[in-house]
Amino acid sequence: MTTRSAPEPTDQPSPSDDPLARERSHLAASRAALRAMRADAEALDIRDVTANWVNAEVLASGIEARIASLADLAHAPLFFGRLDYETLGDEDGDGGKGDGGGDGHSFYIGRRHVHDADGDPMVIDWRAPVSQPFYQASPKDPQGVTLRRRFGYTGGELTAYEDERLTADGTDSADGGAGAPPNRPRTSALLQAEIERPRVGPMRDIVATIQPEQDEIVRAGIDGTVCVQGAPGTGKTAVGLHRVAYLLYAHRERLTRTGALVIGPNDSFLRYIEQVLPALGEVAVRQTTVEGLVARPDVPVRAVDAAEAARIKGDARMAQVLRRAVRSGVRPLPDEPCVVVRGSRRWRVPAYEIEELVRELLARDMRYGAARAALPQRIAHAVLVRMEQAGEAPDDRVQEAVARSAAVKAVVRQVWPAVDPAKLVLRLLSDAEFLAEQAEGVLSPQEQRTILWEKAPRGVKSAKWSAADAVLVDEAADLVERTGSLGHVVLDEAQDLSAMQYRAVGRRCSTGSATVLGDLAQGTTPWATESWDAALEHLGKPGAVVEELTEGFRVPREVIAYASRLLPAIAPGLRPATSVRESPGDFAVRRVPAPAAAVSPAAEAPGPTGEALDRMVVDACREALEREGSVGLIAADSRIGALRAALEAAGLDCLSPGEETSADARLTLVPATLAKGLEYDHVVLDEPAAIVAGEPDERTGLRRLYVSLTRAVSGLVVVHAEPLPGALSADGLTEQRGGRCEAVT
Ligand SMILES: Nc1ncnc2c1ncn2[C@@H]1O[C@H](COP(=O)(O)OP(=O)(O)OP(=O)(O)O)[C@@H](O)[C@H]1O
Repeated sequence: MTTRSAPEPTDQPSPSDDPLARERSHLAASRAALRAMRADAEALDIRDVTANWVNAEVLASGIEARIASLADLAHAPLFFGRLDYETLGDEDGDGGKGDGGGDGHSFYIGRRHVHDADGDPMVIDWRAPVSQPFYQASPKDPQGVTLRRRFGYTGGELTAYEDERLTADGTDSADGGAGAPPNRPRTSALLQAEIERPRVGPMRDIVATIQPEQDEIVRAGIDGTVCVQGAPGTGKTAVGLHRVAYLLYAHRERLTRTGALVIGPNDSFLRYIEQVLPALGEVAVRQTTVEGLVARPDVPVRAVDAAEAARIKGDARMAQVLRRAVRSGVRPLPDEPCVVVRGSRRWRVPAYEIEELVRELLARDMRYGAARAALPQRIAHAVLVRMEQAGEAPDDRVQEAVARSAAVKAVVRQVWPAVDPAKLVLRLLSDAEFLAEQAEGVLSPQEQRTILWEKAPRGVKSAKWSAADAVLVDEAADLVERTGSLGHVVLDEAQDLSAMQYRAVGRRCSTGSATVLGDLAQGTTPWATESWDAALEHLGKPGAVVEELTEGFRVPREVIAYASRLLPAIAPGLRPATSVRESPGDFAVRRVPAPAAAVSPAAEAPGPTGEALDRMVVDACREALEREGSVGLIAADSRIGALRAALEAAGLDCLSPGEETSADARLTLVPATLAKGLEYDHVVLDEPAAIVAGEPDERTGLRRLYVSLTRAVSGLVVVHAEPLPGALSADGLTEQRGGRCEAVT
């Protein structure tokens, strides 16, 4: 591996033989070509080609999107890599006149395709098949590539490149270093610099440094479900987002029609990831939470269930109860026969025959609403048979008219009443007798009592719906009318979903095209997923392949080792993640000096120990702010008020999770319940015991702590007054009261 850097970037590329100057010259030419492509798009005149104003609107918005996608973004270099092939295809088709390419061809790999005036490629989209060897080729399997070049940029200027020769002599090839997987060019300084780079602002794309095992998931076929189990920081979210971008490229037409969706755990997380897809040129992907997915105007969520009620409402058995409840209003045998009057004649379908039709529909695997819509046609058909038997020759229009007649409608209303999903769930949760009927043999009487509302609301609008109730309404709505399926769904932090939530997501990807990402050790809901097999079953995708990512890109070695002490208690079957970061990271555990009585974890830290704890936490934040990068102060939700006041008193401004960090505002105060999926360069972790105590049971508490401990990119300082949870204070950690007490491993 060889790395070359420029002495000083210049605006004007030198025409010399210097390889870096040639690369800069190709960059300048590519940027000019991109400008020309944009100018062409802007100059398009659609007046003569559009038949009407609707076509014109559609075309104009397509062109606008294309113009936007052709912007030359200062912070996103046009290309980040180059592949030189031995020999390939036509002699004119190359994108560069590479010095490393010998007689062969070079391709520049970037975020988007750029071509010159003749239509020849200057930069190839990273998602194109020809780009794949950039991520996958290795000395063992060069895939025809002789040389892989990575480019380094400083402030938008191309300032360095690094070569990796993949062919036989191997003199320059990266061997992956000791202990590295065979495919991993671990000695790439540019790759390592990207991984180690301090974080500020929202999540960024990793398009230049996707690793082979990640690339395989990103480019997996669109049909079918991929499930990824991965320890914290192994790139699950990044992989999921790049996969969407890849699928949109490879199946643009299909997904434009059917849509792609990303589901994340909360709004702060969505704000954190929202810029990744636009940076990859994809602006039309909806990103939402499960709550957002099932939201309906008639079911405003404004209540929180007790844990046990939420657990039962999220249990898959509720689907059975709802199925029964939806059909409970069907009364196959009508009171009267159906009598249809046509002109001077009356046609009579006896009640027992209607009963047969209804029972036949009930036995079919049809949505309630579809069966209800089919019933008038069945009754009309029975009338038409009678008409034919009487010598008439009715056509389709007669059948339609009979089906829409008042007599048929009245029978349908009686035997197969319309169901309003929200009203149905409201009745189920407020009418003990109705619930008992529908839950008989499915939920115990105790479970039924637990989910019943204490006071029956007056109506749907005034009911205090919870998030779990909204999922029940969503299930009921799907029993009535099939929910539309999207083209592809990426479900992140899946481990926290209840069975009923999995079902809600599953019906939005009923075609089976889904990416499920999660970590069983980070499950912090009372119903957290215990096994991916069970989750996939609820999702309606049993037997999907479960991949595992174990290489951590976020958390430094010492920190992940410390957090992994919790694994035996929280997810005994899982392997700890490794860290690919070279810097071991800063790590310290500091204890508030004795004496003083211990602070109550739930209290807002009054008393001398509480004040001392706050002071030490503030000091740790101040120290962290002296360094480069973002700072996250993570604490039990109950401690947030006290810590905000302490920071304010110390003159330190802080942001809330999801608010964008910047060079001027780098400190975020993060309630532990919102930390999932986020990351900060330096993390100060306040009072682990309080984080554990904030959850209903110890295992969930330790999992919440595991999530909080694994948010750090460069350094972690744990500050505590209470004893550390037993699972953490394992052997190998020495503590000194009051001092800077370092972890010893
Ligand atoms: N191949 C890569 N090159 C550079 N950075 C990477 C790579 N893969 C992941 N990262 C970075 O590592 C960090 C963690 O990634 P990500 O948030 O996707 O992990 P995760 O597995 O979803 O973590 P968690 O389980 O904590 O939510 C991010 O900053 C991401 O950009």
